[in-house]
Amino acid sequence: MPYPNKKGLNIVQVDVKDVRFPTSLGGHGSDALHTDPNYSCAYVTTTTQNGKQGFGLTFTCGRGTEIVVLAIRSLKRFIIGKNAAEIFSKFSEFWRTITNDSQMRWIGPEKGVAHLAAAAVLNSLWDLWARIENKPLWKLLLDLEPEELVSTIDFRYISDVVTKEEAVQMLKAMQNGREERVNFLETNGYPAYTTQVGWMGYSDELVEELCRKYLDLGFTHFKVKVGRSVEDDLRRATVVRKCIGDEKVLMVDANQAWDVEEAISWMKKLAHLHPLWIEEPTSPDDVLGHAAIAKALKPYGIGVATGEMCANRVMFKQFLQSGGMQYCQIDSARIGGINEILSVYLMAQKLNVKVCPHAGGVGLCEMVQHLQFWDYVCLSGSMEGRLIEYVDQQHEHFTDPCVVEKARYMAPKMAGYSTKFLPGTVEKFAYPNGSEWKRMISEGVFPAPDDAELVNE
Ligand SMILES: C[C@H](O)[C@@H](O)[C@@H](O)[C@H](O)C(=O)O
Ligand SMILES: [Mg+2]
Repeated sequence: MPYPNKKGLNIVQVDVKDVRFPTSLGGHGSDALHTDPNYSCAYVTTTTQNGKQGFGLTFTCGRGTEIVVLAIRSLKRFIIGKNAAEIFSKFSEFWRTITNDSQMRWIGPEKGVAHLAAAAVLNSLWDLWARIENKPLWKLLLDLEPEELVSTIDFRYISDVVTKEEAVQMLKAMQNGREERVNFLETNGYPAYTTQVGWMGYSDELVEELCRKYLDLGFTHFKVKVGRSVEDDLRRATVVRKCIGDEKVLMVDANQAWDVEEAISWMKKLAHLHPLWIEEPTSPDDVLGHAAIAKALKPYGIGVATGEMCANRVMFKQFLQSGGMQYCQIDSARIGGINEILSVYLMAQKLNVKVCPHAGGVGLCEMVQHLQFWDYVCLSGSMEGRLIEYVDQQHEHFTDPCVVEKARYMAPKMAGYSTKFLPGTVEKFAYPNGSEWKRMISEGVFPAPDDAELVNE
């Protein structure tokens, strides 16, 4: 596929907004450590000379979004004045300029706020590319030749596991049967699981009610938050198991609550409920700790899932190599955009680990569906044991919300990466000056922001 014509594609503006939703009011999204998340994002709009726009975001939990917004502003210098078509044709080079600037890399490198900012910017550029091509993002990925797709990836630090040449071979090897897989996706979609039933802040009654609702909607896999107290977890997980029955699948998520030994002994107490996986049992940086937990829980049939806070491809590499991750939960907004996520998919495929993307946060379901669709058509060729997380929150704010029917993600059809907000959303939920925030602050529902939070222009 040829790259777009350069004409008119000089980038003239990069705008960023701090957008927050008051989800903490209902305990939506709450877990053992994030007890009051306000689902939020730093929302980037990239505009070219001829008026083409790309929309991208990174997910956050409320406070701190203002810091990500400032980090994104610091990246503007590397983008404004560049030609978008040139960026796409030398994407890995551009990726390195924004993730490894000689002065800025000190505040990363390739991790934390710096990388969240890079993710938002890169997501907006991929969205822009797909919009220029007038294709949904997953179709853009499908239409890139293996060499072109691989040319977007920076292989530094991972070539001991997968090289550029191997990556091209892996993609070429999957070219047979592509059309059938595309047809299958367009007709049947891709399996989803729900996390909506078991947020930590929900009462047992609500958990039960939601289990029934999601059973009726056709869901077969249910994830529940754990890690507060063993008694609570046992009670809540039992409510879910009873409601969904023995045939359906239960997963549990501790969001980093435990020490390594604590995770093992705690999970042994939940083992009779047969969870498929324990997600983020301990620090997201503790590769060997995860491997030890996985080893200890294997006899119980419990795997370890992690990735939503995995800092970059190097950390993913070690998790995948060490047996610390049986389910690889790539996140579309934490590591450096599609460029870096593709490298994680390639390593996971090579090391035989299934990718089950993390989603649920603002715009994450919208994005990861494209990536998993690409994986199915072009890389793994399989849906077996793979699921995309689904949470029913904030979809109503997007122009192209994900569509989940009978517990399956249906193929996005509109151009782009599905990350454009509806016109009214930013006006209402920009923090702190959007109309909804002004109202909630004046009514005393939330305290007034402090100086540091006043970043929306
Ligand atoms: C704070 C967030 O809602 C997390 O609890 C959420 O991302 C969660 O870990 C998940 O797996 O969906
Ligand atoms: Mg999780």
